[in-house]
Amino acid sequence: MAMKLSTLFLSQGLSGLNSKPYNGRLPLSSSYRLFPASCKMRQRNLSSPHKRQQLKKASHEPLTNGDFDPNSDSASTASVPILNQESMSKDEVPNSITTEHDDAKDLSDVLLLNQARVRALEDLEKILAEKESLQGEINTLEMRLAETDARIKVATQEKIHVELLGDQLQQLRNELTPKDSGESQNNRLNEQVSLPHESGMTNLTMELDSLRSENLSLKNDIEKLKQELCHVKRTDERVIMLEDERASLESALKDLESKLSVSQEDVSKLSTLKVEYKNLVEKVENLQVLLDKATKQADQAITVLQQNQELRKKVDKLEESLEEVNVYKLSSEKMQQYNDLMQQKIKLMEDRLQRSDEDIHSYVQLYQESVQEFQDTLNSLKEESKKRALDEPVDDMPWEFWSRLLLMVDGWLLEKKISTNDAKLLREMVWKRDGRICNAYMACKEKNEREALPTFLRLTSSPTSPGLYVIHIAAEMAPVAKVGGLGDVVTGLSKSLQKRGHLVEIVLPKYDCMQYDQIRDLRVLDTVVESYFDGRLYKNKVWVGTVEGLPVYFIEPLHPDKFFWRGQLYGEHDDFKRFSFFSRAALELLLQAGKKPDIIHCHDWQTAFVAPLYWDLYAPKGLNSARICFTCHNFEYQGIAPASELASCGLDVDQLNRPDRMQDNSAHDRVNPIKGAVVFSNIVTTVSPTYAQEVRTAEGGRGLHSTLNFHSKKFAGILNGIDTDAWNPATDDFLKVQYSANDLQGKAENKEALRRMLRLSSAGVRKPLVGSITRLVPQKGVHLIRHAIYRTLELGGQFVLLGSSPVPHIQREFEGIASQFQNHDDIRLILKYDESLSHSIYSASDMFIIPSIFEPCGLTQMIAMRYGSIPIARKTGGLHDSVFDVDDDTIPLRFRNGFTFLTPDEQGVNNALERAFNYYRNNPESWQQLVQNVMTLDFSWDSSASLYEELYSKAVARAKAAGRP
Ligand SMILES: Nc1ncnc2c1ncn2[C@@H]1O[C@H](COP(=O)(O)OP(=O)(O)O)[C@@H](O)[C@H]1O
Repeated sequence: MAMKLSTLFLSQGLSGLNSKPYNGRLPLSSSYRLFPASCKMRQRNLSSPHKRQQLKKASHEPLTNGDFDPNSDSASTASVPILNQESMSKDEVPNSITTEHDDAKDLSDVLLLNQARVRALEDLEKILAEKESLQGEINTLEMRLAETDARIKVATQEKIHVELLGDQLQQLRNELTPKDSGESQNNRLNEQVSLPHESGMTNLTMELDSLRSENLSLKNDIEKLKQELCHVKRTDERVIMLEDERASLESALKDLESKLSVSQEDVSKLSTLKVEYKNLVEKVENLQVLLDKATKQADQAITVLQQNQELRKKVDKLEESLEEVNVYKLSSEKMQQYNDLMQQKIKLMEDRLQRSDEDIHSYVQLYQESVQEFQDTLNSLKEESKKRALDEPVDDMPWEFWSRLLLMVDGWLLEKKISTNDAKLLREMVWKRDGRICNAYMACKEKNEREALPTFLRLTSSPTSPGLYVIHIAAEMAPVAKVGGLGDVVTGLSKSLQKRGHLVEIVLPKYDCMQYDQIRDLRVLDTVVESYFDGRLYKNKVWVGTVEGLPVYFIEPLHPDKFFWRGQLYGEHDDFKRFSFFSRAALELLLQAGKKPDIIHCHDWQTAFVAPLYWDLYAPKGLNSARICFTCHNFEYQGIAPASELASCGLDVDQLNRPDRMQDNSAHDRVNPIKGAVVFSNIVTTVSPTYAQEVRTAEGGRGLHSTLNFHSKKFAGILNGIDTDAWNPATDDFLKVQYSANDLQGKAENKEALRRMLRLSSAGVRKPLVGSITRLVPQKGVHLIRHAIYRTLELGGQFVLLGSSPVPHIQREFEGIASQFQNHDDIRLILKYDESLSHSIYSASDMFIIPSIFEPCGLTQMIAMRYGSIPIARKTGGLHDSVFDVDDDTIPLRFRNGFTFLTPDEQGVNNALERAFNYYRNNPESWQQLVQNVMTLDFSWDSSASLYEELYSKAVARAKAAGRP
């Protein structure tokens, strides 16, 4: 019976489980801990393995529909690629191009969702297991209850039986009671009958009691079971809740999927935009080709023009001879014939001249038309893109970017670095996602806060003050007319000032030996400027063109001495005459063009005449809006000449050859153009702070220290920058392979390419290559350069020198060394000026040596660093301000960038060179880190240009305050 009941209960328990079959839907929940970990039923095991398998199978089913597998460890990761492909939806910005940031957000949403699903599935499994074991326990208890019931029934029947026996006994007693005499017998009989009956009763009562107590405990158990059943009920309710949650998560997933499809549409829109952009680029390229063609035609026109001129000369000569012929004409019949012949020839020539004139005209017209066409299209493209950039908010930056910007602006306001008004304007720009503030941020990304602030503040400055009008008058400008650093500075500083919103123009001599292919739209103006020299007026042709995006005026003097028709920039016997002429002609041009610059900036002794000429002659004539800034790039070259020579350009010798004006400090009959510029300029600068200190000492000042000390208030040293657009290994077209700090493989390839090109040995990739690019003049420490060549060889490195010397004996000496190493595996000397090769050497070399005796600024160390070549430099002037020794503990680690030495002798060179070689060989990883560091240092013109800007603005403000024009 008991067995049957237990079987019955067991089957009921299982069918109870079966009555709620698992339907294959996976409940999801965000609350993962539905059951306490201490749930006691977990220990008991009455679950059916078969059922569990069924459950598992059911829970796997959705996987086959491409859903998520909670049992797989790799489930979450396995789903990632699928999500990556599809998770481009963007729920925040409908109808706009999805950003990577949104993609990442969606991706993380879906991942979270999936993780929640996995956890919910795990919980569900646990719940089901708990439910099963609970069910099992109920079954056991029900079985026990049934057994107890059966036993109670038996006991009850036995009790009834005993009671019956009791009644019969009582009856027997009653029958025996009437006979008193027989009482004792009765009692004995009673004792005999009741003894077995009494003991049976006691047993029964005890059994009954035990059954009662068992019954009670069973009741308690039943009570407990009821409570647990309640638990199960609640669990079921939770399961239902989980299912609901799962349904809602599924609908969220669907939502995300629909958003994903929207974003995919956006992506397709983006690719259409890209195609449009490509088309535009192609158009611009076509226009470029058109322009190149037109330029070629113009070149042809110029050639024809030159031929024309030659023809004209021939015609002139013929005319001269015709005149001569005319003298003899009357006396000779033959002569008459000859004359006729000549006339015919002249006619012929004139016809040809006429034709070529027409040709030129049509070429020029064609050229001008195509230039115009190009300009128009370019302008409209620029306008269009400008409009787009300014009007439309920048959509392709993540919100995080704008928020960061906003916080940055707020930070500046709170730290009192900007005014409330500026902060308000900047905040508004961020709010509108204005392209200008985005550009400003991009431009300042790698700058520190002090450098970045002026860029942002310029955005808020009033549009009524667009900037300063600066005109440079100089003898050099890179890359068209460059001998050394001066050319780089004029271009680099001008470009940077232009970028900062100033109007910058440059006036240069029109040398015959310029890099004409670097000038765009060169044309001669249909006018001449007459300027005074040596007691009369000379005509000057004025050419205009753009160089590196800067407007440049080229002055071509029509002087019989052909001042700039010499095949070189400097080094002529009449340099004083040439450049004093040019200085005056340049000011004449500004005057006649009615220009009103704020600043006229002249450079070095060649254009130092501008300062006294301006104040003595041109300000009185009306060219009086400007302050004069003079920069001396090297005090070694002062252009000293006999005082009388000053008169040629119209300056008053008596007035100027005085100790407080232009008179040279060591020769009273000579004038010093540099001294004149120091005296007559409003601002005087040189090219590094250390050099500015050095030239104020007797050893460094080259005779001008007293003048500089006297004018120290207007004298400052500003470290030059480099043109980081022109000197950029990531975009440099001269390089075989472009590269950057993050990808140095290209640098290694350039090294290999240079070795091949110069026929150097390629054995040993880790053989250090030392470079040197320099004018070979005593200032540069030529004897130390020579020593470094031999020492490098001894140390097992390679050495490449690119340089030339204006000093004949130095040039000869180096030619000797060059031929000594002509076919050497590790040494090569190239004794010429070669811009393209210089780029290759900067990129290929591991180290770069600059052992200067003095160095006003020096650009090569900065260029070398930009190309990942570690400088080995003597601590002097600008080198002292830009190269900091790797082993110098007084310098913060992040600023250390090279190897330096103080004493300009062989020992100094040896020490620095050996330390560099050891570092390179023994710490390749640190070396690579050093290379990457120096490549990211900021040597751009930005900070230096802002210092110039400051000096300019102060000078202009002072003039305004003093009521000057
Ligand atoms: N032989 C050469 N070929 C090409 N570029 C050269 C040569 N010599 C010097 N340069 C370039 O001239 C500039 C030198 O500037 P800098 O270091 O200031 O010296 P400096 O102005 O005294 O000559 C650098 O741009 C350097 O690359």
